[in-house]
Formats: sequence, structure tokens, C-alpha cells
Amino acid sequence: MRYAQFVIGPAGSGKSTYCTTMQRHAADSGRIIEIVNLDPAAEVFEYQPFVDIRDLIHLDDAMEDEELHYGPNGGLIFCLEFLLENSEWLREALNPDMEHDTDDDYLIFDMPGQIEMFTHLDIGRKIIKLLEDWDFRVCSVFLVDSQFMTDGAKFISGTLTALSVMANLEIPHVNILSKMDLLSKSARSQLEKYLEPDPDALLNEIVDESAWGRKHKRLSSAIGSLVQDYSLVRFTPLNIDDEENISDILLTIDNVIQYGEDADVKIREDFDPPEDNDDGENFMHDPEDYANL
Ligand SMILES: Nc1nc2c(ncn2[C@@H]2O[C@H](COP(=O)(O)OP(=O)(O)OP(=O)(O)O)[C@@H](O)[C@H]2O)c(=O)[nH]1
Ligand SMILES: [Mg+2]
Repeated sequence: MRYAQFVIGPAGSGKSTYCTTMQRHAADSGRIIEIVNLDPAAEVFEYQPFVDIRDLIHLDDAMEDEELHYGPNGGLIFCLEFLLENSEWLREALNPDMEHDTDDDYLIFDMPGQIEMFTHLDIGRKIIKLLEDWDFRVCSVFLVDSQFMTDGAKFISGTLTALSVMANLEIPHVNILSKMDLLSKSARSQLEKYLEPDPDALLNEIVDESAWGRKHKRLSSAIGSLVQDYSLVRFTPLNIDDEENISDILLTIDNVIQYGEDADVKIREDFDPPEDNDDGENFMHDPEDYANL
């Protein structure tokens, strides 16, 4: 068995930064997490990719091709479809040499920000299906920039996008509010009100503050209740400056994909574990834990 996080989210939501943060955090406790870049348009990121789609195809290849004539978005879809047609390339890249024991590998896939690949196209699902066929247990991790979630109407909109991804991918899923460090104190407390969704609080906000809310009061109310009644979508805040917060998120995802239960955790050979190792009891996270982030 191998393990994977499939990191998606709108353009600029902090996916590549999240990947780097998780890898660094894991490395601090000697644990190996490799990152796979599947964004053919990526220009800069801080990590050293274990596999990079740009070795197979680059967005410019699709855009500069005389026959294809794609723009950036169509070009991106083309590149990922090309990857699917050449899935053998990916399979081999993920199994670099026969000597390497891939069992219990832990990889994070850094995906492009074109969210339609995961909401209504089937590209995301097909890649996940491949990974599952290759013995990966996969969790999708959906990032939304917390700055775009601080009023009621935006929160509903972000929630519905998350729901759309969850419904389309049909795999274990974790939603993350990124860039908490950038929020003002008042914006943080606003957001906290929504984290334990309270349809009345949301509704009042929306009705007071947006044209959409005034016009669609009953619909907003129904959506608020729906999300709450079925505990459909939950968000966990992420502040990349807070190691405990990062650790909680990693642990939550590990639990979702049952990593550590039957895996031999891969650690660097030269690593001495710290004395008071995490006993794993704090994986249940309570929104109140984040109140002071
Ligand atoms: N302060 C702060 N900045 C962040 C954080 N995460 C990302 N950023 C910044 O936001 C910008 C976009 O971050 P990326 O990690 O490249 O976002 P992405 O989702 O990979 O973007 P695309 O791949 O283009 O869709 C960069 O300037 C990052 O430095 C965060 O948690 N805190
Ligand atoms: Mg990126």
C-alpha cells in the first residue's frame, strides 16, 4: 500500500506552499514525504519535485503548437489529458528503480488551479483512479484562501465549490482554509462564526450585506441549513507559521487514509526521534483549538 494527498484548490489558494510546508514539517520529525508536481504551467515552487509533469509535457508545448493553438486553460486540460494517455510514463516515474521499495511511500500531488478539472471534468477522477489501481490510498485536500471566506455570501460560495469537488471525486476529503496568518483579528473571529456552521448567523450576514442575500433570502437559508444538518462540509484553518496546527492537519489526513495503522512509517536512516513523541491522541480537532491562531 502507498499513500497520497491530492492537493487541489483555486488558482493561488496556496497549494504549492502547502505541499512545501507539509514536506518540511514531516522532515522535521524525520519522516519522508515526496511531492509530485502535476501542474504543467508551474514556474516557481520551493520544493524539489520527486516527479514533474513538465518532464513529460509543458504548457508551452500545447500553446505554441501550430495545430493545437490552445490558450492557457484549454492548454492545461490538453496537458493533463496527454498525461492520462501516457499514464505509463507516470507509473514508471513513481517507481523510479526496481531496487526501491515503494511500499508505504507517502506522496503529495500538487495539482493545477483550474478547479473545473475536479468539479465537472473527469480528469481529476481519472488520475485518482490510476493511483488507486497502483495501490495508492488517496485523500483529496481542497484549499480555499481564507481571505475569500470572510463574509457569509463568500462562505456559502466556497462551501458549495468544496461540495462540488467532494461529490465529483468521491474519495476521502479534507477542506482547508489557507493563509490564516494573513487575516486580521476581526476577520478571524468572523470566520470562526462560520466554522461551526450556524445557518442563522450566516443568513443574517448575507441578508444584511449582499444583493444576492436580499434577493435569495430563503435559498440562502436553505443552503445554510442543508450544510449544517448534514455536516456536509467542514473546513480546518491552516496557519503555516503554527507547527502544532500543521501537525494536527497532517495527523487528520493520516487518519483519513489510515496511514500509520498498517504502514511502517518511513523515516530517514540517520534520524534520531525526539524523546516525547506525539502519542497520536490529539488527532481529533476541535474548532476551538483554532480560536487563537
Ligand atoms: N502569507 C501567506 N502567503 C501564502 C500562504 N500560502 C501561499 N501564500 C502565497 O500565495 C501565493 C500563491 O501561493 P502558491 O502556493 O503558489 O499557490 P498555488 O495554489 O500553488 O497557485 P497556483 O499553482 O498558481 O494555482 C504565493 O505568493 C505564496 O507565497 C500562506 O499560508 N500564508
Ligand atoms: Mg501551485
